[in-house]
Amino acid sequence: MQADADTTAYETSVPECVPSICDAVTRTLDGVDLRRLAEQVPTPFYAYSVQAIRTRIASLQNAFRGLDVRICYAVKANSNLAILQLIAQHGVGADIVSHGEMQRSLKAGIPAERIVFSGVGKTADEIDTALVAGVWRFNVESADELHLLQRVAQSRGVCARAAVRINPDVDARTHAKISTGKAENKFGVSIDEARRWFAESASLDHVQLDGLHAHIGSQILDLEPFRTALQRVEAFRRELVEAGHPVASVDIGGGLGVVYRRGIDTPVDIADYASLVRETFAGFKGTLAVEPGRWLVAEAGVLVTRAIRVKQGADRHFLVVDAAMNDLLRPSLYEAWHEIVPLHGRDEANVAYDVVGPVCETGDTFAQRRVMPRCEAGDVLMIEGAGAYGASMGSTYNSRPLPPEVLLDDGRYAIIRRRQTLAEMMAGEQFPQAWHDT
Ligand SMILES: Cc1ncc(COP(=O)(O)O)c(C=O)c1O
Ligand SMILES: N[C@@H](CCCC[NH3+])C(=O)O
Repeated sequence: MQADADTTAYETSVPECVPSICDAVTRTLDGVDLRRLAEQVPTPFYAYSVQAIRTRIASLQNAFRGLDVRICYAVKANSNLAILQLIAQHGVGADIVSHGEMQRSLKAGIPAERIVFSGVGKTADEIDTALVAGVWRFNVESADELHLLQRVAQSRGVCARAAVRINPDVDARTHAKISTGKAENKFGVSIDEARRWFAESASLDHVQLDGLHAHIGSQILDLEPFRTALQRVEAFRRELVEAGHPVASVDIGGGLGVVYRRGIDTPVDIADYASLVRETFAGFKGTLAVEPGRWLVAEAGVLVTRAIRVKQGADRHFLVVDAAMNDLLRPSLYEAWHEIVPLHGRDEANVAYDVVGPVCETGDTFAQRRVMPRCEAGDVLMIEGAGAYGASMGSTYNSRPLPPEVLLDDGRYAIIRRRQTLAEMMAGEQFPQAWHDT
């Protein structure tokens, strides 16, 4: 294959000055040589740096030091039990959106009293099991859910702690599919509606409605939307207190963005974010909660893949790798950028590749016309920024088993999910045993 002489029309290569999470010379992540790892673990696989996650947790805890704040990790970002255990070991709680996420969190050692339950579609069964488990709070997203919570709590003879999820109608300036705080989004309720809930809360004798919650979206790279949303929440809190409704907790959600495109993405500085929270809620004497997902784990993880072949198209060089959209959906779903770094270490000329997987969809594309050193079959590459919403959004589409996940810590590795077997993938399916009339 010819190297492209002029790549200016193509996607730019990674600026040299911006370091990768993986050491550029040794190709190690958390002291583990990824190429050697790829000889021991079948590709594609996810690898996560314990050190990187610990550093993020510590940064967040430091930024909020002195405040009464509970960090509740958004489990959906990466729900592997080992990741949740790491989270639990640092005293971090969980933000869950399903019974499954609750079970995982409890199993990993996150105490129920550090769990908040969000989501627009909680069922009666989910509410019931969460009440029995004793979760800290329900972030309630509709009047119907509020009344369901009352009924379920009544039937259990308990009182449920609840916060109303406010939809502050703020544009988070992120991808439309992951924006959650605009009036047209399905999440939360307007301040007008929340005001009515508090006015009528005395009639709900099995719900203690004394919390506020807001989460305006994900991968937010700008402090201003947070400022606007939090100011609206705080103004409403003051109004409630004046009206005689004490507010014990304010949960400010997650949403902090990370670097996917090195040298281009400029995330909010965590100290600035914490200062904003301190200033906005300076007059609040209750408990704050924050629900970061992506920020804690995204940049700690890579998807390691191997080139299957190089294919020459009519006007494209296709680099076909063994990872696919079922393993990492973000590029297909959001046209998300992820850095792709060949780890072969050879001094090769640059080529503009369409990096594609084996799945039978044109959307199974990780990058188009991405400029990178020439690769050949068998080369190992890493796809960066894969620690959040990677494995947790995986599927078995095209009957591809779920990939392994590996934890890296100071030169050693541990398998935290082995590759799914074909038998496991087909488990639960059966040929019709009997036909039933409804
Ligand atoms: C209610 C809630 N909290 C927290 C999060 C975590 O978001 P992020 O991973 O962007 O921090 C989400 C997902 O956007 C969410 O829906
Ligand atoms: N899955 C999304 C984030 C969704 C956030 C959940 N509310 C992503 O990969 O960016």
